Amino acid sequence: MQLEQDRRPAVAAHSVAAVRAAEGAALAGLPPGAPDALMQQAATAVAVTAARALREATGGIAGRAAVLLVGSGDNGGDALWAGVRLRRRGVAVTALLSADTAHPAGLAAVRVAGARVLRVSSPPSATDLAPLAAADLVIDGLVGLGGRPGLREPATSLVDRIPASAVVVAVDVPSGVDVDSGALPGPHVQADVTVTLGAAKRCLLLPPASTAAGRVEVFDLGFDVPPAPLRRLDAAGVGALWPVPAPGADKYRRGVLGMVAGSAGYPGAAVLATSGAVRAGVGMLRYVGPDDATRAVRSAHPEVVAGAGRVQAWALGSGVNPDADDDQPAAIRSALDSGLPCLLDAGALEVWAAGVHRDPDDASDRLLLTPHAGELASLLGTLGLPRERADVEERPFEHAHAAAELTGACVLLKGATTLVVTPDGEARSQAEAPAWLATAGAGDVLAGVAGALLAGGVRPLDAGAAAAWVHGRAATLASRAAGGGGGPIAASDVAAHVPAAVAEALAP
Ligand SMILES: NC(=O)C1=CN([C@@H]2O[C@H](COP(=O)(O)OP(=O)(O)OC[C@H]3O[C@@H](n4cnc5c(N)ncnc54)[C@H](OP(=O)(O)O)[C@@H]3O)[C@@H](O)[C@H]2O)[C@@H](O)CC1
Ligand SMILES: Nc1ncnc2c1ncn2[C@@H]1O[C@H](COP(=O)(O)OP(=O)(O)O)[C@@H](O)[C@H]1O
Ligand SMILES: [K+]
Repeated sequence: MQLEQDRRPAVAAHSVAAVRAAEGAALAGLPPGAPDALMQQAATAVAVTAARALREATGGIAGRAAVLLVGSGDNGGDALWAGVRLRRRGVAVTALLSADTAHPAGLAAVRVAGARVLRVSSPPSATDLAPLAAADLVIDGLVGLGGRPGLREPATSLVDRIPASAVVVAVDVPSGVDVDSGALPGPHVQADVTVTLGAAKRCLLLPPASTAAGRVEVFDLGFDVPPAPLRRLDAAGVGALWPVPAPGADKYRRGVLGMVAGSAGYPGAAVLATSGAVRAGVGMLRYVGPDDATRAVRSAHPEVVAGAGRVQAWALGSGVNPDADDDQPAAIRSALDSGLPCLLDAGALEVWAAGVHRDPDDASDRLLLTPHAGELASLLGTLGLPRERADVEERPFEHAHAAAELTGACVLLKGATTLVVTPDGEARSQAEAPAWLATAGAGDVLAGVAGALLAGGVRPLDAGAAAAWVHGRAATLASRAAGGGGGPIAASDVAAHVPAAVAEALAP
């Protein structure tokens, strides 16, 4: 079941240990019996969200069929108490218990409320599984914070039999994910909505687990959680970072970007990367590249100045062939030697990783690497950590962080969710783009946008995250411009919509 997605609001995602500590501190300050009050609040949030999702999916609430998947811990308790509330609204509720024990008070209450309760055998019988086939709504309370990655039977069979037509609401996290790493070690719930309690968990921002969460709703339980290193920027967060020219600004003080991009084989990459930078509002852009690419760039963007000169930052490598017999690798090395902030994309990653120009002590706060998963795997191999693309895709955060630690640079890993990670584990996760953005040349536009921000004095972590937001939002706007619910886009359409995306971020 597909529900309408939100605009991905700002959220900070916390580790299990941080949430447990906050929970402990909150409980220590409460009178006896209050832990139950927290569960009652949590259950109300789950029930309200589930009822809304049920109405959105089926047009009504009373008379619909809900199945609660109930594990042995408090996550199951939340689901049972949510079931009690749904019974009061006329929903036919069946609780499937996946373990010998279930939250005792919740179980008693759901029985009194008139729910059917089945203890599922392992492996489950056809009778155990039958209620799932008829479910309009499934509430996943198998495991939450206390879940170890990799579900056991009979939970795995239950998850496997959730019908595609049912709306699925996960309590706290989709069961089966690795809550802290965001990995998907085996069968897991695929939720339409996740109601996360007290504070968002890391798996809700980290792919691939984040793709199992659906729409995320954070329900405040009054916990005092310390600031989290992993966050998602929203429009206001991007707007606060974006360099807006002061009334007395001039083009030089706004920031000049130097760009080494394109090659005889890929002159279009130079056009797209320069488009990204120009549309993101760079003060001035100096382009360095072979004659054909220079002509193409100038014909698309007469405002671009050809040739090297004084700049505040460099965007390097989009469309560059590191093995070509042209001047581009030498131009990249010379830019790296300048000591200025540099974005390293595509061919520049190879030039830098292979050369004497790699000095981890010099990289922090100066370098922004922008690989996709395949490029990150090759980079890690060059750094002595051989990896396949599939390894990176299974644990993207871990591998981006490893590259950041090994190089001292900030690493922006492109994908459906783009991660930006520093060596000390500070990270941003941006997922604003429609899948239409998976199109050739889109990464070149991103390099231009992020380069413009570096030239404007924005630090690599913020430049990467803000550029990813604007790039993703521009892709959405470009796709909507096609009409209907959104259509295909070309990378140049994304660049054309960058100003509108920036304007949205800056809107009060
Ligand atoms: N934080 C808060 O303040 C609040 C938290 N609240 C809620 O409490 C939840 C945390 O509850 P929790 O600590 O009882 O753990 P929970 O997630 O239910 O799982 C533990 C049980 O699962 C089992 N189990 C484990 N791994 C498994 C596997 N792979 N496959 C199968 N089974 C597995 C394990 O059994 P065992 O393996 O030990 O036999 C154990 O009994 C939290 O997510 C939120 O929903 C709210 O009520 C309000 C305030
Ligand atoms: N499934 C997807 N959904 C949304 N955005 C995506 C998806 N796949 C890729 N992207 C984005 O598209 C861009 C592709 O960049 P890249 O892989 O460098 O391609 P190219 O080299 O052709 O420019 C990146 O910004 C990436 O984050
Ligand atoms: K769950």
